[in-house]
Amino acid sequence: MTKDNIIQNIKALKSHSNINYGIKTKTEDFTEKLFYTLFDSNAALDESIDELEIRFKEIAVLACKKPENLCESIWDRFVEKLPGVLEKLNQDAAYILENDPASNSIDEVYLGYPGFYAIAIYRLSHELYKLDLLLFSRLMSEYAHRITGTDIHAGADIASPFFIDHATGIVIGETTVIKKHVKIYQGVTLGALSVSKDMKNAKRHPTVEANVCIYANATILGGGTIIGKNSVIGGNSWITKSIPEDSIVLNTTTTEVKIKEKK
Ligand SMILES: CC(=O)OC[C@H](N)C(=O)O
Repeated sequence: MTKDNIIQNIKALKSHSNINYGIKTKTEDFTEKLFYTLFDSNAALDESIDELEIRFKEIAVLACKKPENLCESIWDRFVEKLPGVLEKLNQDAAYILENDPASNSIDEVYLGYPGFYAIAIYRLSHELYKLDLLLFSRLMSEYAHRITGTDIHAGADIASPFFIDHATGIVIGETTVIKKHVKIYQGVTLGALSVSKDMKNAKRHPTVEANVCIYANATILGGGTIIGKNSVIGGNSWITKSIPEDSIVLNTTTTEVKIKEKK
């Protein structure tokens, strides 16, 4: 096949979509700039917000299916949410410091905790999701997923304060609801019990009531599954039904220990 033939074939196979790949890198730059603006004490807020506005509008035009002026105007609705989001994130950071014996200062949480980073980008992308900028919100949360290994769908509804420790291998689905003072550890999945496209608008993921702690690698599935308040879910639990409040759930699978025979 000649180079021209190959190009023609590739063109034909690309013709069904109209993707501008630049939106991905633009969203990543915007996300970093936003995190810096909100958390660096020396960030010049006036200039940073102007810069963010320019970048936001470039992305919004590429990501939004509405007329250009409507997409650009979403910035005003997004920026006015930032103080409220920051207030929640400050509560999250304080809660992480309060609950993790391994943490030594609030600076450590803001600068070095992947759980805090994942929650921060979730809270910001959730605002985009509510403004119907779905591709923009997905690219932002996917950036945080790539960096932290924690996949929080922007549609999830998560109250503050919220604590994720050792944020890696965590999945929180789109219709998950998490109330205040919930703590989760690495490997936790809050997922759907089964997956089919016709469940798009259904509640597919669990509800976690206030003051619940979910230890490592627990899997909790189903839109009707409610974890009652003040419960503790032990590591490696597998839960597909609701749990009453004040429960302690333990996976009692035993690990056998044998001594090796001497040769
Ligand atoms: C987290 C999870 O269960 O995802 C499955 C599927 N993507 C859904 O949203 O239902």
